[in-house]
Amino acid sequence: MSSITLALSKGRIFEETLPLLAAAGIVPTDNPESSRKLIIGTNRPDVRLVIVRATDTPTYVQYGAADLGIAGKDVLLEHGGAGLYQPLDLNIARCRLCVAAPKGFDYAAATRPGGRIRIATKYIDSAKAHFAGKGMHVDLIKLYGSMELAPLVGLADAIVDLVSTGGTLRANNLEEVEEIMDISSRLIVNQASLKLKRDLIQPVLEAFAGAVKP
Ligand SMILES: Nc1ncnc2c1ncn2[C@@H]1O[C@H](COP(=O)(O)OP(=O)(O)OP(=O)(O)O)[C@@H](O)[C@H]1O
Ligand SMILES: O=P(O)(O)OC[C@H]1O[C@H](OP(=O)(O)OP(=O)(O)O)[C@H](O)[C@@H]1O
Repeated sequence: MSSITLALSKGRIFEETLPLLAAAGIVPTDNPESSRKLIIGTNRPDVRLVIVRATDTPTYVQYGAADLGIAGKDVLLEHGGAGLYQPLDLNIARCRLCVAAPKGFDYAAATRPGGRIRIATKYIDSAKAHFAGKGMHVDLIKLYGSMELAPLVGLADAIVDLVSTGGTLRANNLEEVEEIMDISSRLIVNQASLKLKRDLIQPVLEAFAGAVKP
């Protein structure tokens, strides 16, 4: 019997994915938040879930280790999207990619032609593209989390990071100085799987599409 594997990350994406899965008649048999299992069955014998790091989701789907996955646009931009079909914006895990700096930092002066700015971020490619679009060269420092700390301890002048409520920026005396783009999570599908397992994948696509909230 043919089957499909769906790659999901814990946390925000998993929570917001449960109603979409339910719409496709898929109910996980374990909760990844409380279980240490990385392969989780569902009520359907032909559907299983694999629990991966958010940044690894496109890689599992690209190589066909998972047929489908759900990944943030932020993660997809850094991955590049090779081998992935991206049929649907699921409109979940919504936030925005921004430049943020300590309150009072003169961002306009730092980003004038000839200016120089040091940016800490997990999103090197997106940050590079953003500043290149403004005709600027910036010094980029790669971090893997807690970007907000970098300007507070002199590692960088500013950060490029995700902002949702703005609570993390406020708690650290930072402010948004420029929005780069809106972010939400997308359904991603392995291109070969879509051809070979269309009978199983197409109904999931349609159910997700019908359950997306505007
Ligand atoms: N504050 C936020 N509000 C809404 N969505 C967010 C927020 N932060 C991140 N996201 C979205 O949720 C996705 C997963 O975020 P999550 O915090 O679960 O993983 P992560 O810890 O950033 O990733 P990793 O574990 O791979 O480093 C991100 O790729 C992004 O698209
Ligand atoms: O505007 P807010 O609602 O405060 O959300 C923004 C925070 O959420 C994300 O971090 P996450 O919680 O994923 O932790 P991380 O720094 O480990 O990625 C992001 O990197 C910000 O730090």
